[in-house]
Amino acid sequence: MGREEPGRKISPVKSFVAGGAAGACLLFAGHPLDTIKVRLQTQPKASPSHHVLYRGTYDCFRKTVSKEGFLGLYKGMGAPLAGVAPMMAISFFGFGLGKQLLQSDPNIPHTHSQIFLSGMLGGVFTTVIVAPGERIKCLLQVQSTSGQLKYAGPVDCAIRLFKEQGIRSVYKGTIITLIRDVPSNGLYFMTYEYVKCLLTPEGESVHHLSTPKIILAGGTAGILNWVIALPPDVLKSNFQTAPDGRYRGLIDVLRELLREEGARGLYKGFTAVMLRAFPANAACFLGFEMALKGLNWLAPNW
Ligand SMILES: CC(=O)O[C@H](CC(=O)[O-])C[N+](C)(C)C
Repeated sequence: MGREEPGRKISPVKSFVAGGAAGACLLFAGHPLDTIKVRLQTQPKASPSHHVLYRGTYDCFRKTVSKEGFLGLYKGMGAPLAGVAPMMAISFFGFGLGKQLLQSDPNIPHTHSQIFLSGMLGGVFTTVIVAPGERIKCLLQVQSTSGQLKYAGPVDCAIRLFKEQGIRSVYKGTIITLIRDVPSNGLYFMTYEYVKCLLTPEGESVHHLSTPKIILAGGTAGILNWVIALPPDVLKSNFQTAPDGRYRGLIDVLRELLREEGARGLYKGFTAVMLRAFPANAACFLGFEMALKGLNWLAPNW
């Protein structure tokens, strides 16, 4: 791939630490719109007897802030805070590891498919913590919409799920999380590296890219990631927040969604997702590159 510096390797440990910083940046920049997305995706459908609670992204934002204050948008952030930083750390680690495993000669730049496969490996690794993290996050995000405050917080939610139905309940939605995250992770990293190369002038190194160019590459990666991740994400949010026994499986969630809302239902929350995707992922990759610079300065020979 393009202008990768031959022979230059990033240590997986540095990728892991910088990935953690990236995750924290992603979360702070992106959580408010994530709350809106989940509320829009999971609100009860309109029926002849009642209207929908939120008419769209802005309506959901306005109602959430007026009812719960600005902090309402940061609801359910405890679980992702403990989850997103490690998740991104593992994701960047898996990506870095994949790149190392697939490259036999460090002087030959990676191909697009090697970058894509390495990104997918990151997606497989992260599911171990993303699946339960998403289950808890989604349950907490929707509980004030439903009016019942069943869980006091992420730890309480995890304990209750485990006590009531065991580890299977904590990991409910693992398959759909894999379906969402493995291909999208591949596309995510491939887009980031591709746009970075595209923006690197001939004869210069991709590692010395300016901040606006990193922002553009990271934001674009975030948008494309969500274009393919959103349909499985809608299914995941509905499946993970549904009362037990409501669906027989994922096909059942899909069938019901298509019957009630048509194919449009698969892109529910699109505006909130896309509004969040660019800044959150621009912040994520910028956080990664800055942390990596700091680590390289602190430990140049690692
Ligand atoms: C689907 C998802 O969680 O995407 C992550 C970025 C974001 O906007 O939250 C990135 N990743 C592909 C690493 C999971």
